[in-house]
Amino acid sequence: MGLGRSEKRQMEEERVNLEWSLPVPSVQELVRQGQPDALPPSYVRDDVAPADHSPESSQGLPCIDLGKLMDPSSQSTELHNLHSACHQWGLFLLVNHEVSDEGMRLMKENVPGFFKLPYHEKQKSAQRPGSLEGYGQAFVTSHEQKLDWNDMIFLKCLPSHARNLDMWPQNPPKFRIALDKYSEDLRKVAVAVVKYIGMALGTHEGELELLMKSFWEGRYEVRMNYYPPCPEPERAMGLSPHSDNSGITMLMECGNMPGLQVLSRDGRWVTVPPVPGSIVVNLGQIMEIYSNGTYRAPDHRAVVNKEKERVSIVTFCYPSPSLPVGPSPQLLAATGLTPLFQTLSHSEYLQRFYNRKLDDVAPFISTLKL
Ligand SMILES: O=C(O)CCC(=O)C(=O)O
Ligand SMILES: [Fe+2]
Repeated sequence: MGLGRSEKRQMEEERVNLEWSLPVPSVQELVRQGQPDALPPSYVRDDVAPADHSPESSQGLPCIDLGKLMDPSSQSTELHNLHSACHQWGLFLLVNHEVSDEGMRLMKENVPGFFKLPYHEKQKSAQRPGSLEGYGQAFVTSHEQKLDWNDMIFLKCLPSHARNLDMWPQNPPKFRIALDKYSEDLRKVAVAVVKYIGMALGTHEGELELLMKSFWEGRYEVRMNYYPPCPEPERAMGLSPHSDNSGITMLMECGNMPGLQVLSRDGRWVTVPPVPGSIVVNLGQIMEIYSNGTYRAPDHRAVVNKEKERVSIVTFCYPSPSLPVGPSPQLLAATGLTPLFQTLSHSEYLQRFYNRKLDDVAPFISTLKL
């Protein structure tokens, strides 16, 4: 016997922790079963400002060269650029980043390859009740909720003992090898990026080493997004506006279809263009807090288009759970600034994030302000 509407609602309200998601139809399947001419009502986003498909030019978006940060002769200039990128945008294109060509190539073949498989094959990795890991959707907590034009598979990659290999696809046959190699590569680059972000902020010696060590020992979780072509892209949203709860996030595009947009300080949505070989880095809330608000965890979103699917590979990089989430003690001591945010244990920070109210108008990070 099915549940009545009010019972369902009550059940949904009782399940406050957001580390789970209601199953929703695969958007890719909706499209495959016959491209609808109009958007199904649950995807019509009159709840958010319409997607602007002629957004501001991406001219001002910063590009950071990891090679220049590593080279003593160019380091101080590039650190200055990094500081202003993190302050102004909280997002930059990273070039010369040393994620191996092999790791990137394997992912660019195998992730789109996974989404091309028949639905029943992908369902072998379907999310299970009570978990966000696997093939499905995140943050759907009500049957009345508006939906994103997106399918995804989300997998924990590092530390390797955190992997739930039964959720890792065995098809395409090299999918697992690709994800293993890519996540190991990405961790090295993430630690380097975090080191230079720390230096740009003025962190040094013991604290800088602690920061690097905690990102080396931290969690790496990969969300692979598939955005099918959409019949009415200007009325839909690929991924609703949000900021990430990570330390930093690193995004790789699998093709040349733009979709990612970032909110500028003066409130404009700016398209982040796919640049072959580059990785998009955005700061997450842990780094905004660490920088005591000097750097931003920017709001961003994904828009969709009518012509072609888009695949993005997004790695959320978290410091070790042993590092408290709070403003940098060295930064506060050096600047004499008062802390803007509480310092919480990593587990309390996550608990508060997953128990936040999705319809709260205040951004989550503002609830951590002192
Ligand atoms: O696919 C994109 O461009 C955005 C993805 C993203 O922001 C996320 O997965 O958190
Ligand atoms: Fe994101």
